[in-house]
Amino acid sequence: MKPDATGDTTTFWAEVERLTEAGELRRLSGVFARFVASLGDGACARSTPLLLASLVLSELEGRGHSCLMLDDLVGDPAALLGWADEDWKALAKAAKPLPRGVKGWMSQLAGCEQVWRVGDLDYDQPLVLDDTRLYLRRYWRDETLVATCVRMRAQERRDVDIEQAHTWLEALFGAQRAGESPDWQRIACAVALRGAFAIITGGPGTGKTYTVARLLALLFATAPDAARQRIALAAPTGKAAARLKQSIDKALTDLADRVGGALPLRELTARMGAARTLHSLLGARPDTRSFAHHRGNPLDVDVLIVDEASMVHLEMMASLLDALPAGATLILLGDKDQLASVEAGAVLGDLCHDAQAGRYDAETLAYVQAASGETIPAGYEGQGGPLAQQTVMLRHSRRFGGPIGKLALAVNAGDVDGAAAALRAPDAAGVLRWIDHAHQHHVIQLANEGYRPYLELLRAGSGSHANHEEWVRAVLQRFEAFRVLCAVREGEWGVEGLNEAIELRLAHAGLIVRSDWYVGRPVMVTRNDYPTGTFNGDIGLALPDPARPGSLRVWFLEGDNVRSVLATRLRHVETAYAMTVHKSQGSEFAHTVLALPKEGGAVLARELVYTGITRASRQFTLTTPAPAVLGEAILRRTHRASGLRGMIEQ
Ligand SMILES: Nc1ncnc2c1ncn2[C@@H]1O[C@H](COP(=O)(O)OP(=O)(O)OP(=O)(O)O)[C@@H](O)[C@H]1O
Repeated sequence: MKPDATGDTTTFWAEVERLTEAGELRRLSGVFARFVASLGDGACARSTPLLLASLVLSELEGRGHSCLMLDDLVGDPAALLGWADEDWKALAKAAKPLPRGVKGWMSQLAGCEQVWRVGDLDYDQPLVLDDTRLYLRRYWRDETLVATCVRMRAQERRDVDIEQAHTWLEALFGAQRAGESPDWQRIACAVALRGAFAIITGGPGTGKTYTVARLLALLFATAPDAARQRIALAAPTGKAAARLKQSIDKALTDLADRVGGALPLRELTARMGAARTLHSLLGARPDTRSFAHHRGNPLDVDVLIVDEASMVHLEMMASLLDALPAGATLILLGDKDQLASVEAGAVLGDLCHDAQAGRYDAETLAYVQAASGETIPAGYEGQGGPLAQQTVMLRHSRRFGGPIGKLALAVNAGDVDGAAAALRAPDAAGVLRWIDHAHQHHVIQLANEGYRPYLELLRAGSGSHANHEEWVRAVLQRFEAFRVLCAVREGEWGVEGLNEAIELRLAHAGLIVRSDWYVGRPVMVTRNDYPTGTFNGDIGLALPDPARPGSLRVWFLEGDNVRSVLATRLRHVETAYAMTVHKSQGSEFAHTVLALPKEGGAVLARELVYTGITRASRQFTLTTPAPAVLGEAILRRTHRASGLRGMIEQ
């Protein structure tokens, strides 16, 4: 069907302008739709269905979706955009005539020269129609690449000497079975051993790092060319990478004591090298989206472990898989229930669709039984695809059994009453606190108490420690013990409002002296900057430069190491007493305060609350302007449209 050539688009653009002014649309979405129109001839340029679909697609991209599902557009478009019904009706009226039903939309869009329908002649159109999903070409390409690589790698099988695997698993985990039955950690190791790809998912403290350290030892013990295996560790942020390396080193050292001389594990630890950010591993090129490593110049690795995989966005996952050499093994670790990446895609969530249910087939059941001695219970049997067979969920938390764990579980299960009861449980006093009718001053007071220890150590000066670096490390560690997390950026409950108010209060208490750069200012890097080696999300403290009295350096804590950059060299930073939950992923604070706003729209969702809670290791405080805010957030799920799962199962 050819687009309607008679359409007058004036009313449509006027309505787009009104919605943009009202804050319902980002300006970029209108600009993008105009750009798409400009690429067509007369009829295609005036096809209001195409304009409307481009507008909505761009808007959704800004909210993390990788495509527009035409079913959603036809079903409940106002809900899709989080708009009032009247706003959608006004826009749809201005865009008339619109096609009816999904089939009508498909044929209308396929008739536009700006759209490539998969299977038709491809001449690099900017939009792609794949079945009932409309994509920006870049996202379609990334999703296709991720789906193809994951499917292929998940199907690949290595030869496993079952007896040898069984013996080593007993040696690494101990003949005694822990309380958990079955032992999903052993199962994860067995499953990863037989393939080129595996996902180990689980909540905080379920032993993902503990397990992967044993997996590395198992690979080391069973690979014929173990001494030549190149192992790389990576994570989306510098901090998460340092934490991964630290935990794996510790686990391997403990393990070395257990297995004694049977395996040269210290040699393995020494050979692994530092964990790196994904950007640095792939060889990011400043000011471009491309990397030094890609299929033409693959990474030099045999085994790659990527932690905090929930933070990896679609484009990064595509780049990573593209750069992975054939024959290498990729292990993804992460918590599937955490917030998805800031950028488009919810890759780990999509890949872990079957993790909870298992859906292991007969071949997997038999293999796991033989290699690990573990029997997968009947409830986890099924006919899952290749990816389900290579995915294992760890279900027993060793660190989060107490009140924080109970609260996280209730939130994750969507149990509003359970979450409220957990927060108010008498035995949770001192660990959990809920200020349910909070005002901003409550959060400011908590920050004043929470940040005081590091500011006091700062005031005591470096003379209180053996040397300047020791002191810097101690100050950073105290700063890392407390954090205020927000759901939104703007307003009194947002990062901006709270940072300003906390800074004022600390200055008033005489703990800091405010200026552009001041001693003790916590900052977050907001853009990757290669010359200084600082990455989006890195958090540091401005402290005196021992070599240059009067000047400040920003110090970053990475594991037990500290590194610093001259403060004036950091151009893209913001104050970080309060930060978004998104940016807090991969970090843990002894006391975490989660400040929820009255109205946060779609952002205020279950995944956000769960991620905020699980950042707390010892104490968690929730503040809500009204009690109902918590329940509303727990009941709202984050949904990101993507075709990844469908493509993998094809
Ligand atoms: N099978 C086990 N036996 C004994 N201790 C264990 C076992 N599994 C995990 N642990 C311990 O539980 C703690 C949490 O494990 P680990 O750090 O591996 O969890 P994680 O899932 O990686 O956590 P996070 O998501 O916070 O990174 C560690 O102290 C670890 O040594």
